Amino acid sequence: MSNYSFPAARLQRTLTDPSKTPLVVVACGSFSPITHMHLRMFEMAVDHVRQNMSDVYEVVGGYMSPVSDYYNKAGLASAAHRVRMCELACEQTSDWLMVDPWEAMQSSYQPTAKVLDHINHEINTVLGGIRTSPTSDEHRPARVMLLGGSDLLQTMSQPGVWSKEDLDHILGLYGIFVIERSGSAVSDALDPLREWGDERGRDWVGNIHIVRQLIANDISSTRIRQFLRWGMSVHYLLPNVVIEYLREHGLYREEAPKEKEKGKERADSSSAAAAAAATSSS
Ligand SMILES: Nc1ncnc2c1ncn2[C@@H]1O[C@H](COP(=O)(O)OP(=O)(O)OP(=O)(O)O)[C@@H](O)[C@H]1O
Ligand SMILES: O=C(O)c1ccc[n+]([C@@H]2O[C@H](COP(=O)([O-])O)[C@@H](O)[C@H]2O)c1
Repeated sequence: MSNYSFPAARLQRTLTDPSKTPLVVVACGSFSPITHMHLRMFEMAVDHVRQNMSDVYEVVGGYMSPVSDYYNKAGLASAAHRVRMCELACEQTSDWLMVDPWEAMQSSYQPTAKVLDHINHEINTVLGGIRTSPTSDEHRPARVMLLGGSDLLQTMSQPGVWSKEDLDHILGLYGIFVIERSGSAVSDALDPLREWGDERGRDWVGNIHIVRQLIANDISSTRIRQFLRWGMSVHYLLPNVVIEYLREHGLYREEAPKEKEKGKERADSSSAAAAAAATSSS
């Protein structure tokens, strides 16, 4: 890891309101490829903080952490490509979002709790926290919170996916912003967690902040990969700089072997490909 340095150039190092707790939002995922919705999730979290929690928090940073090549999921581009696409998207479309390549650079899969611990350590121990005002030397620890869709929250109550210890760590210590996503009802995702949280005497649900999608946006990376394989347009679904990168490197043109085996995807692809073929022949 000698070539690693924590990206902090866009981290707001001083609070604008000295009474607030600095807040850093972190999204973990495969980002294969990054879409407009991944970027928009952060804006939605900021709006949620401004509208509901502005008496407590000031958002000072936002990080994406792409998973490494050791994540067992079919059809992903290499971590190097995914990190670079996220970096290009953040550089070209945002003035505050950053990409932390630490997780992607590890030589084994890192659970999300470890990724949050890493970012927490870099900001609050290595950098010493966030300055409370330009005229003071006082520093305050930033609160780190996870950001994800309601499908991610849903996996948290699926047996065998997350360890109870990690859920306790993530939901108890850090907290999560959950962007509602069609197909993953928030109440279905919350109910089992509520039971488990109570069972252990912890208030997990108090640390789960639900963000409603007032304009529904159902972009998914799986769909983008399918469109690319079928030679369909992905314009206006992801930043142009990412589309350019995909073209340059010829990414997602072939179906990954494991993806071929997935029945659901085959069913989806045959109906959508038929629709695409019908459109192009009409
Ligand atoms: N359209 C969306 N609405 C809400 N959350 C989203 C949306 N797209 C992605 N997310 C969230 O962003 C995070 C990272 O996304 P991820 O890389 O898994 O994208 P994805 O589109 O779900 O990917 P894939 O289709 O490959 O599973 C996850 O927590 C996911 O729930
Ligand atoms: O830490 C865990 O136990 C854990 C269990 C399931 C999923 N995650 C993380 O959740 C993210 C899911 O991304 P994706 O693309 O598979 O939807 C990814 O960053 C995983 O590392 C993490």
